[in-house]
Amino acid sequence: MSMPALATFRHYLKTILETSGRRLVPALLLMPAVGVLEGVGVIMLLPMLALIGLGESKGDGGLHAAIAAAFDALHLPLNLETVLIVFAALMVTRRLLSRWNEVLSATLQQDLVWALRSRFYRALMAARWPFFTANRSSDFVQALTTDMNRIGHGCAHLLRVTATLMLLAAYLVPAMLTAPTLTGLTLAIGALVFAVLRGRIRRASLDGERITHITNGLYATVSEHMAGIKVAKSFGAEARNLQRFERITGDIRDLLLNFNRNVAGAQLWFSLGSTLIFCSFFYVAVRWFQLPSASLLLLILIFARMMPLVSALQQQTHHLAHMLPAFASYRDLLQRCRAATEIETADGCTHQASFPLREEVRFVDVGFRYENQNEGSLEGLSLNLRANQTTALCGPSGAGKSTVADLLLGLLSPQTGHIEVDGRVLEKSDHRAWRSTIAYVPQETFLFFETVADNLRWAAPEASDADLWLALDQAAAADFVKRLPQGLDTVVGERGVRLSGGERQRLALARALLIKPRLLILDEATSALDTENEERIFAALEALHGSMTILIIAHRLTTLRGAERIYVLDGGRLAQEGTHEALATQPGLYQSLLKHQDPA
Ligand SMILES: Nc1ncnc2c1ncn2[C@@H]1O[C@H](COP(=O)(O)OP(=O)(O)OP(=O)(O)O)[C@@H](O)[C@H]1O
Repeated sequence: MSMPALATFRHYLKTILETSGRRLVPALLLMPAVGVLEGVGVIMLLPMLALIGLGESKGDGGLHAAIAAAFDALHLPLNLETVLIVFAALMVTRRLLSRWNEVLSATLQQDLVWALRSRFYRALMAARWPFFTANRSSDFVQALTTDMNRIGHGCAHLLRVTATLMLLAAYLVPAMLTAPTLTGLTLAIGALVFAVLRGRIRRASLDGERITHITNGLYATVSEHMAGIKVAKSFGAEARNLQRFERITGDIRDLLLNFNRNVAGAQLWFSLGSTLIFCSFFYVAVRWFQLPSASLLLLILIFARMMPLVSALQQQTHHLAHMLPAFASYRDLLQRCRAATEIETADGCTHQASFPLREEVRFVDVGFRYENQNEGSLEGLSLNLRANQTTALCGPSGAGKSTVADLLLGLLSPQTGHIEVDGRVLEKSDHRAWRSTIAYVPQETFLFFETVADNLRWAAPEASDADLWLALDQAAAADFVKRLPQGLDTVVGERGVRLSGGERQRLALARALLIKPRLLILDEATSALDTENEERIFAALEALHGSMTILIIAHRLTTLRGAERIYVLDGGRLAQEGTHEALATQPGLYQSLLKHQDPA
């Protein structure tokens, strides 16, 4: 094993130790117990053979005498019936222990998978927003599904390797006692065969790495294709998508075939080697050592049992080597997730009381630049959101409006300047508590493949039906929900695909209003609505005026008329501020944006 693979293996063992708790001890104790029972069972064959007149007790390393003494000590007669009963009892106990061990192993495997999944999802939920924009979500899905299955199977293989080694040791004891030199010689040749096959095990590990990499691509491709299937159909790009998909799945097929070919090749070499070892062993035992027939029969039986075990050991080692890259990739992603942690725990946060937002939110000289940008998205921005008033933000595309929303949400932090809430500087440690007072409605709505009611209650699980209808009413959504075949119990489809764009937006707004936020941010949240419905929503928001602080980001400037204050951004800087009436009459960016929208 290479150094990095060895380090990964060490971490893997450590993780199993951490997640298995006290269950690992009985699992580890059961394995030698099974081995001992198996070994004693095999030794019992000696008196059986002797009792039917096959061979004599000489040349068996004193095993026969030891068995006779044991029977004597237990006051058992050494006859065929008793020997068979003892043999059967040993084998039944061995099977029962094996079964218990298998259940324990499966439990250890599932505990490991559960713990790793939960550990990873916890870290993911606690990660900062920029981490999600910098990574592919399909990589997370892969880590939680395919990789995790491989990691779980790896645990099963590891336990099987341990059990197989114990069984092999159990067989070796009687073999060593019967014919030490011969057994030692056979072992040495067996080790040589394993050494020859080492290269193949390394190749299995490399295949495992490539599989991890290519399956990443498969997940990313499928999720991109599914997200853009409508556009792909409109472009007639189905065939191109299919081509890309088949290229990746073809690579996966080739890699897996390669892996299986590798395992089968190793098996072939192994069986050739073992046949050769067996023939040489038999020849040497008969011609050189002249072993008595009972001992020879016993040894043949032992080796006949050991061969499939060694073969299984070789296969299990292959699978283990193939799994390790999945664990390495999982660990790497987990570490990156943890490095991006914004909070200690992703568990529920209900600190609304810490930020009642009584006076205002102030941006003071705020500057922000994304990692891969040359110029800042925002520079020296100062603005003021008065509590219980409506503030609007507008400006050309790329002016920095959504960046302001992300800063306000605490998803990003200012690199220069700061944000104050009621005079208190908003620190990174405050972000979660502060966010719990906010409802954010983006342009792209996000709905689950659930009913209307489930989608609404996702934000407020305790809400009654009356609360849901009130929020729907405020969001001008009650009429269309009433018309749905099952009303609140209608399933909206994946990402709300069974609703129109405007209906989705109104549902998203209703969900935001349901939590009665102190601050409501609407980022192009009504862009998919017709004028009539948009006006109905703004009329409904007007009704909330005085009880909620609202920030509206919109391109359609007519929707901003009701705002107490409008900030106009241009190139990340504040270009103008004022009311709609004042800005509309002043020469400047706002007036020109207005003219472009309403040339009449
Ligand atoms: N995650 C990101 N990484 C790098 N640059 C980004 C990122 N998000 C936005 N930007 C850049 O920051 C600038 C401001 O973007 P922002 O989305 O805030 O503009 P906007 O005014 O909301 O635009 P629009 O009206 O088109 O939505 C743009 O130049 C954009 O390319």
